[in-house]
Amino acid sequence: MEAMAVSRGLASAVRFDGVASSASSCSSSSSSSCVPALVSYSGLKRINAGVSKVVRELRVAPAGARGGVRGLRVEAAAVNGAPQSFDYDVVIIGAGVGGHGAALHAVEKGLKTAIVEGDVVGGTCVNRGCVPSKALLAVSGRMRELRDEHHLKALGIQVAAAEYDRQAVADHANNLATKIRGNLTNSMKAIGVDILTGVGSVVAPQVVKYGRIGFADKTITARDIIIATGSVPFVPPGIEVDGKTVFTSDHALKLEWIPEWIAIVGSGYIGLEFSDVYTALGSEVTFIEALDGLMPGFDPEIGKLAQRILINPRKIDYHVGVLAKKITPAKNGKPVQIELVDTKTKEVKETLEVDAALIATGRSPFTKGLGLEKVNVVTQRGFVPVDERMQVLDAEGNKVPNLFCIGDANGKMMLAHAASAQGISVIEQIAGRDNVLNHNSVPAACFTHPEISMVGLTEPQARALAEKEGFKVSVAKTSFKANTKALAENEGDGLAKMIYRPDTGEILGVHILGLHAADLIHEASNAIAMGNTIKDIKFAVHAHPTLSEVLDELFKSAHLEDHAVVSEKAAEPVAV
Ligand SMILES: Cc1cc2nc3c(=O)[nH]c(=O)nc-3n(C[C@H](O)[C@H](O)[C@H](O)COP(=O)(O)OP(=O)(O)OC[C@H]3O[C@@H](n4cnc5c(N)ncnc54)[C@H](O)[C@@H]3O)c2cc1C
Ligand SMILES: NC(=O)c1ccc[n+]([C@@H]2O[C@H](COP(=O)([O-])OP(=O)(O)OC[C@H]3O[C@@H](n4cnc5c(N)ncnc54)[C@H](O)[C@@H]3O)[C@@H](O)[C@H]2O)c1
Repeated sequence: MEAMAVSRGLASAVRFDGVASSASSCSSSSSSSCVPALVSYSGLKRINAGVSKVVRELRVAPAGARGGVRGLRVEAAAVNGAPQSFDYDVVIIGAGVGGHGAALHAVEKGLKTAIVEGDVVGGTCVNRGCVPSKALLAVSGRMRELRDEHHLKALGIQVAAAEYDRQAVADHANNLATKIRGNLTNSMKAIGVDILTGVGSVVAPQVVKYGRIGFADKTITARDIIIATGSVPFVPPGIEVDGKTVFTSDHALKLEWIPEWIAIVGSGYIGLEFSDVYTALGSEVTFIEALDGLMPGFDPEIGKLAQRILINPRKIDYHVGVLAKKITPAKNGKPVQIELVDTKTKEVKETLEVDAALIATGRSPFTKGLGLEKVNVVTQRGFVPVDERMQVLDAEGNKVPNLFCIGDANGKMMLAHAASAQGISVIEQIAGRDNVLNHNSVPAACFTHPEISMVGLTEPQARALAEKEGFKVSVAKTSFKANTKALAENEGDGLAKMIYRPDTGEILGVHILGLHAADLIHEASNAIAMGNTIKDIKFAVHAHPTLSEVLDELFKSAHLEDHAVVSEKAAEPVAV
């Protein structure tokens, strides 16, 4: 442990006595399931048993040194004016999903933990992101199905015309956010995380100030500080947001009205998911995309298929290769005006007039006012620079001792579960176990109907890497049309695609478009995370008839060279 402390350049020497035993006492079955990083929305009850056990332990734990709980002793040395003893082992600035995941895991590891939140617990994901958007998408899915006469007829079903109540749909999204926010808050309170209200900033190494903006008057010290302050919508210059007719996802999620015609600027995740919602609720959509094709972030083959399934049959048109240069909200009886310019030449192409415009052009890190200059850290376009262990780097590229940054604020991967996984990885390190998150194994999903999911590299990325490193790349594909369950559901549209190395059997990337793609991707992402090769998993048995057989077929259809390896773990004999 001490070697670890030295190698990380800690200002304090920390000894862990019995932390491992306190962690393993957390739950009878598995310590990781004792306090999950991101409380599953429906599964809070399941973890309560584990949580209350930890609470009991915390209540009887001797206070020990300030900041010490459950066998943790802090022997701090004053270095560079850093405090000699600490109020907390870990202070997290920002109670979004990243901060929440880190806080739960910190307590599981026996660390005295506080989380500072300047707004409401849950951050973007719970209040203005994943959670309310998935509530709207749930309505979108049902409306689509109930209004798809052709589909229902094929199943032998007849229904009267389906209608929706806009306010009730909006309430569903808002109520869900409130419920999940409560769950997250309770899950932290229950295990003894101190939730401190106010805007936090780093005022010196291992010192955080917090309070009302401009009046931050409370100071706390922590052996380790984690910045988890997230992001806000990025609005390009020239676009005037009034929150009524020109708005970002923050406003759109409130569903205050359904425009007849809405322009969606940007065809990334947010643009695509909202196009699914708006077209299901009756709007016509016009995409404006700066790059040469729609959905430029996806594997091109999946993007093409997505265009065939999610764009062309719907009331959606698009302008690609154009920037929304200037957008003026509707006023004085005039509609929203959008000036389009050619992305390359910057020549004005045309002006669109629409009822509303949703700006979905990416997100900016929320890192202003964090006081990072006090520890010699210079942000890059607002993002906090970190190494592969999420340790913050200073202006000279050196690690800043005891300072980490996770989630959207570091810009490595702007996804809720990535933020949470980074938080867990940091806590593992703080608790004395080295840990590097393999971002290539982190899945992503777009919750359209049908869904799109992916993990690892796209085909062009894999081919570029193969050329650089000199290995061969193969591609396997399976169709949902060959899957009994998908056909039974009359949902045969879809494709799964795997990019792999035929010489080693290594999975480089998997992309799925089809029914429940967001759930199906985990077999592939877990295989990558575990370092399993295709040989390890191609004989795994899948229940019939299930959608998971789409991936079963995919793994089986890979053509491997004779010497393709089985990973060491999988080669061990298994007792049956
Ligand atoms: C419309 C939309 C839909 C999305 N859907 C998905 C999805 O389906 N799946 C997915 O994986 N991701 C999704 N995302 C992305 C996801 O929401 C983010 O990646 C995730 O919220 C990042 O978590 P975070 O903890 O880094 O930051 P955030 O969730 O942004 O939380 C940061 C918190 O820090 C607080 N804070 C900031 N500065 C300070 C300060 N100085 N002091 C104290 N507190 C501070 C903020 O108030 C906030 O509560 C979506 C995003 C949007 C906008
Ligand atoms: N299901 C999910 O996991 C989910 C859902 C929503 C959001 N998110 C996260 O939120 C983040 C933000 O999403 P997003 O969709 O806003 O960003 P994005 O980066 O996914 O897409 C932004 C798109 O806007 C285009 N663009 C930028 N400026 C433009 C301009 N002036 N005119 C026209 N087009 C322009 C870009 O070329 C790009 O295609 C993403 O990083 C994503 O990870 C995830």
